[in-house]
Amino acid sequence: MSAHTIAIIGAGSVGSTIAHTLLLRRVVGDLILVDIDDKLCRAQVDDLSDGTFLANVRIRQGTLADARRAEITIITAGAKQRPGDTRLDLIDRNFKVLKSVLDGMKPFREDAVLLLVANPVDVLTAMAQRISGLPKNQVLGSGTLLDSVRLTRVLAHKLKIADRSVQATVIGEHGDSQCVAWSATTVAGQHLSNVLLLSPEERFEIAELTRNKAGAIIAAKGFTSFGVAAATTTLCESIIFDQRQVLPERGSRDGAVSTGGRGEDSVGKFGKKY
Ligand SMILES: NC(=O)C1=CN([C@@H]2O[C@H](COP(=O)(O)OP(=O)(O)OC[C@H]3O[C@@H](n4cnc5c(N)ncnc54)[C@H](O)[C@@H]3O)[C@@H](O)[C@H]2O)C=CC1
Ligand SMILES: CC(=O)C(=O)O
Repeated sequence: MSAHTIAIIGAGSVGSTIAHTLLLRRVVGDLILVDIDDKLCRAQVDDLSDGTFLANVRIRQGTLADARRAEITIITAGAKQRPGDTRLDLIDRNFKVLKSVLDGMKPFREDAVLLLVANPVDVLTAMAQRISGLPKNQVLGSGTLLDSVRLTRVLAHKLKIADRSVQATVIGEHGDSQCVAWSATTVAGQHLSNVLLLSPEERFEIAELTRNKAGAIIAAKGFTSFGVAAATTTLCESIIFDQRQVLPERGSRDGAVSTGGRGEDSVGKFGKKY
């Protein structure tokens, strides 16, 4: 059983799916869920606890003060987009939620890691870095990791190969201004252009599919949760198991983070350590 403690603030669709994914992947031993909706939170804990026999995880409802004890606090609390909304439309509402969550958690443990997921995630990550007073490299956002996964899937599908044989990154905002790093896209070590010739129109179409995937899912089912849960779990695994992966992220100036090497400046100019 993992001895690690993770708190999730916001036990709605995204928070509960992250909890379930963390549980299944055995990343965490002690999981704390916090939500202003007391009844919902209790029900999510009860429902999730029916699955804990798979992984021997302790899961409980907590307060912001309990979350303070966690090594990683994942923040999903806040409004979600309605069909047609952009992520940036959420800024006013979700900034207020973020501020109240961070104020309620203070003082932070010195080595606390905050992992932002609520949207607009990049803006909220930058705000959390300022408001929390924690070192910047301890306040991360899921950034464009999910977009990069979506892009990778589109390319792998076109090439009829496994996702993990494609290395593709979306940079910039987890939002409408995102951008595909075509020049850095490789397939098993080969530059993409050596294995798949794409016209500018085809590139545009792939970038649009990637950019618009969330909106299409939200229009049909009201929210997205599985992809972001997998991305967030990947970040937590990397941090907890010191995997030293370099992943797309938007909390850092460089747009990339190494999730390992705590206490050792091992990352260099492309990432940051914590
Ligand atoms: N970064 C990413 O890739 C993704 C981000 N998101 C974002 O995640 C956020 C959550 O989405 P959902 O879970 O679908 O929404 P949801 O409405 O299902 O859940 C949000 C939860 O936050 C709670 N909450 C609100 N204010 C709170 C506070 N002050 N303290 C504690 N809890 C509070 C609500 O009671 C609710 O249960 C949204 O902003 C959404 O846009 C969603 C998918 C992907
Ligand atoms: C909702 C959202 O941000 C996403 O699925 O990308």
